[in-house]
Amino acid sequence: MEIDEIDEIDDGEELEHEDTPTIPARTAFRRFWPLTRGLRRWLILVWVCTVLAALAETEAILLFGDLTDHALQKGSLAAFWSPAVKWLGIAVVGALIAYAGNSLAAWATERFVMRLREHVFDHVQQLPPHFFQRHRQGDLLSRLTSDVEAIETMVVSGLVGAASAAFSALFYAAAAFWLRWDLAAATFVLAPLFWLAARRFSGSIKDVSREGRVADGAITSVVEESLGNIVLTQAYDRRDAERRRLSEEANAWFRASVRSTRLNEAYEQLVQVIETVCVLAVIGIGAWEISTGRMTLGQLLAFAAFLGYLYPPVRGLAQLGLTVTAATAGAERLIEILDVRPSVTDPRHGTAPGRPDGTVQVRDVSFRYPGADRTALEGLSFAVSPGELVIVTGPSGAGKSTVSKLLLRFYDPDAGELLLDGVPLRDFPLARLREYVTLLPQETLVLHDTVRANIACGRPGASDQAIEEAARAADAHDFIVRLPDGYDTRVDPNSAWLSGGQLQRLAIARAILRDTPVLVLDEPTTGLDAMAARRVVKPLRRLMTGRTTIMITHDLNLAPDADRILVVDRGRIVETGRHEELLARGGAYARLHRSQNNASMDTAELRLPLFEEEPEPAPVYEYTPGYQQQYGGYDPYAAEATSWPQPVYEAHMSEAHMSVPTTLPDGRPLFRDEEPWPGI
Ligand SMILES: Nc1ncnc2c1ncn2[C@@H]1O[C@H](COP(=O)(O)OP(=O)(O)OP(=O)(O)O)[C@@H](O)[C@H]1O
Repeated sequence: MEIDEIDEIDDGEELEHEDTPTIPARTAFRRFWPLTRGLRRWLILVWVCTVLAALAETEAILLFGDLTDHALQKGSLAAFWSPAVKWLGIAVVGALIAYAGNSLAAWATERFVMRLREHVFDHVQQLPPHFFQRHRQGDLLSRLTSDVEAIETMVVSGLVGAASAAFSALFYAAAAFWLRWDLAAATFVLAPLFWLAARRFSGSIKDVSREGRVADGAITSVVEESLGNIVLTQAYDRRDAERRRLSEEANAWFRASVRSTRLNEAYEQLVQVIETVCVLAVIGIGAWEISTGRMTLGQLLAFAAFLGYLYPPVRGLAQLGLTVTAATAGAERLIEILDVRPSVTDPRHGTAPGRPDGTVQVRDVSFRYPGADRTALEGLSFAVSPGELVIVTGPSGAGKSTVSKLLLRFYDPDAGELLLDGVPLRDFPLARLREYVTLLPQETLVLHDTVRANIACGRPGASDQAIEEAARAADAHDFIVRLPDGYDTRVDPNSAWLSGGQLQRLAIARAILRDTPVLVLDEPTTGLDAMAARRVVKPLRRLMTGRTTIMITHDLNLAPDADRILVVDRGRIVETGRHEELLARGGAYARLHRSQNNASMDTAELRLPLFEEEPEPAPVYEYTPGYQQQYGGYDPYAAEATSWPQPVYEAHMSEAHMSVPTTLPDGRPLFRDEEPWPGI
């Protein structure tokens, strides 16, 4: 079976840990066995080392019997040297072989863990957005970490351990029979007791292990969610509630852990008792045999030693059964994830046309999210020509963001088709499609890396100069150079270094660098205050110039610039036209527009001409009644803007000469990112 085949799936879409399906250990083992490809010859070598080490041990035991009979019982030093030297030689060789075998086993098992983790991680990365919305991240984390390790116990260590233990058990048993078959037969009558004990415990150990793994995932989830919401926790004094949430999950884990230890301990002690019975039986029978002269003391000691060596592998086999059973609980959780299908796949024979011009067509598209009750989009059709700006707006839940998910092919529509330059999106290899369409998502996504790397992730391998140019075009260069290490400052998603507006400009720089013919902007100004929103407008315009842009937004400030506005409601287009036409029509759009209570003010501000305005000195802050007069039109970036070919917004020239203060009356800068970095 090929590695990829372990992804063959039923339609198991949902992943609810409460009802994780139960899978027999054999099925779980078969599922992951293909991942040992390339490692199997090393596993065989590990097994050979174990066998050789067992042979060395056996020889040592026989030498011990020899020493007892000839050197110790007779008190002869001469009889000591030869077996002693042999024993030492065998011990050294055995130790080297055991060392090599164990090191190789560690290497092979860790390779397996790495391979399995990469495999699962790779699979998870292809899963559709709703998978991540519906499942707790902490639980996924725990599946990717501890459950992955559990499978290693089952597949690699379990297999090698079982093979080695089985060989050792057989070998020592054979040696015991060879030494004294009658004594061996008498003691082996008791061997099924080990098996019965293991069988008695295995079911409970699997149950408790499953509970422990679920609780482990839940604890990681609570910690992760709580730390992610730390501001809410602190501001609303939710510490007690969060502690209670953690303690509920921790209690479940505590109970499972204690029960698991108790079960394992009870099993261990039971096995000890069985072993003692076996040893006493050997000593009893041995004493009788010696008294009748049919056995020497050396033979009895050697026999007892064989039994001493025989029990660990027999016990190990039984214990291994329990470990594998417990690990199966982890395998079940991982298989559950692997059984979730990616919602889209690469076409078998994908077309790979050159860079498209950017004509986007959406033809009669309907779509329902997997598991959702109602359709998110219903018979949606529109087209965007190269370089056009189309705004998709509408009430919350109307289906706007769903359009962006279909354009990026996170999902394929249930009916209808989306086309880029006349080619259905399904025919593009995914990676190629996403080279042509850039998404600027609602939330600003920041990598835990330097500012430079964050911009460069738009185009890996971009030169420093290209990165800086993109940052300048996004009006981000100035605040970046004021960061402690400039472009090398490390940022992360919760970075205190950057404001929302700055993060958004970083995202715009990334998109500029990516330079794709089609842009999908999902609420680019959401979450930004009026000032910050205003400052991303120009970078956005630079980004949009010459590209097909589909902007999904509630914010109608840019609506007058749009070539077309689509008003979507309940998954359908209810109105379409230009801003003025739609306003004049007095329908859904006009109502939406009116509902934005500050729309007229911001519209005026946002539609500043970009490079017709004169660069003005920063005006002195002075109170003038009316917001419009205060924040009219001064553009501190005008000088830079001139280097960017931008459309001229003639109709709004009159607003260009209104001024926006950038300093407070005492001379301090008004905007946070105009503040020099402390210490510079
Ligand atoms: N993962 C999902 N599973 C099921 N239904 C979903 C999922 N995501 C969205 N929906 C539903 O699909 C419909 C459209 O959602 P969408 O996110 O496209 O709306 P929207 O117009 O972008 O809303 P908003 O403006 O609030 O972002 C909504 O009814 C929503 O509840």
